[in-house]
Amino acid sequence: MKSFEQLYAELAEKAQTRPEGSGTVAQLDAGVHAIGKKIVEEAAEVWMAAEYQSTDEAAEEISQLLYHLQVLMLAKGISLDDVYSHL
Ligand SMILES: N=c1c2ncn([C@@H]3O[C@H](COP(=O)(O)OP(=O)(O)OP(=O)(O)O)[C@@H](O)[C@H]3O)c2ncn1[C@@H]1O[C@H](COP(=O)(O)O)[C@@H](O)[C@H]1O
Repeated sequence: MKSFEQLYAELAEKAQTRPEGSGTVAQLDAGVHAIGKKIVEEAAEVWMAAEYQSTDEAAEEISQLLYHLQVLMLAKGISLDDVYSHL
């Protein structure tokens, strides 16, 4: 299990070191447009899971949405504090 902050740190390191086979690196290389489409897709999956699936399935979809939001943050150079300052 990892926290939001731990995932961000892990993804930031992947973006820096670009390890072979990293899905995150592939997403970053695909660019903001592709990442944005993935976010919309995952958001729809969250909505559907919340309405029609179990709590655990909805939680899993939410985790995937959070992951893709973090990938977009990295693609745009947005830090956790940049986001937290608006909460
Ligand atoms: N938490 C995640 C995570 N959540 C979602 N995803 C990606 O988002 C996709 C969402 O899957 P879907 O169910 O929508 O399935 P899909 O539409 O068939 O997926 P794709 O065809 O688009 O890959 C998954 O296939 C993963 O590619 C994630 N990919 C990676 N992580 C974590 O990120 C870290 C770095 O991962 P790598 O960069 O791959 O090493 C690791 O700790 C991973 O656990």
